[in-house]
Amino acid sequence: MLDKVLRIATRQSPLALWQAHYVKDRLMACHPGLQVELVPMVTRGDVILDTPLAKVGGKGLFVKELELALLEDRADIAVHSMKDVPVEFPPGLGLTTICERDDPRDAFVSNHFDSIDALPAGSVVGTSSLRRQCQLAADRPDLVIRSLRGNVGTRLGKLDNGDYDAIILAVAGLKRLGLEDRIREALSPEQSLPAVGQGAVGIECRLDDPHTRTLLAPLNHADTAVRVCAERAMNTRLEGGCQVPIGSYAELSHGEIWLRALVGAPDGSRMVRGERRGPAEDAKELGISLAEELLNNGAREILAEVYNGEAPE
Ligand SMILES: NCc1[nH]cc(CCC(=O)O)c1CC(=O)O
Repeated sequence: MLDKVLRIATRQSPLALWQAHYVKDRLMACHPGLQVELVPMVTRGDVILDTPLAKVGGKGLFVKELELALLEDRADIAVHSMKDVPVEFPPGLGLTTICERDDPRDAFVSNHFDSIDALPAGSVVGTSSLRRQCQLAADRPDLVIRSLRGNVGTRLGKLDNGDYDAIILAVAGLKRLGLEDRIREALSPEQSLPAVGQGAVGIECRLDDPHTRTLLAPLNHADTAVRVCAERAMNTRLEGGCQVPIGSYAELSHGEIWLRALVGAPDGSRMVRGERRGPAEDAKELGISLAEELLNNGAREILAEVYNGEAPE
């Protein structure tokens, strides 16, 4: 069975390529003799660069082309940042494997200031993530938050040009690209609750491909999978797309999950928070019940405003 080449569909951003190579190296280490090849692709998300993601149809833009390659048997697996994976999969495809999570926190990056607290009033901070924007604006309404898109390198370039006083990125992405020294301050979950799945790499494949699924099995990290399951269940129950600031972050210790979540208005003027603790086996139920609590505590109204009255029940 090892004579068959395993093909990885990947985007071509440096971060996506790092993740694809990471999975390739791990697969080859687990299965000596296995041949693995990268199938680089361009997605619509890579082409539409100037418009905030929330306005052009969201994160799905980055995965559709990869999924088509799987369905048409031009590739066997697709590697994703879990943060960018939509809640639903096309029939026949599924996310079978979640690798061990890296640092899930957001990072404060600046050439002149050591921390958010050190920013003077009126400083310009770049981020296009509504979740980051909402939490930053709630904490520091005196800052000016401006949109910032492009891959990690492009964003750092815009900071270095002087377009911004500081920007917020993910710690994990900077580490993967060898840019950890750009981090001035890693933001605690209290300061900036991470996005669903942030810091974890997931692998999607055809569900009716037992050969590939067997090869992937040793890459699955059970603790990470439980945490991301709770986070995603919360997000799925909210029916929160990427037009709403949503944070969802689970920790796991001695078999017990601690799930925290928030839903906010983009300008930070309102924020609904909640948390749940419970056994790992109940990851999904914890996520769902926390989402319901948030909906009843004001998240329903926030979602309704963003989606013109079509809020979840
Ligand atoms: N939205 C782009 C994206 N998708 C995943 C990461 C970082 C790595 C990760 O969270 O796994 C990033 C960059 C960023 O947010 O700074």
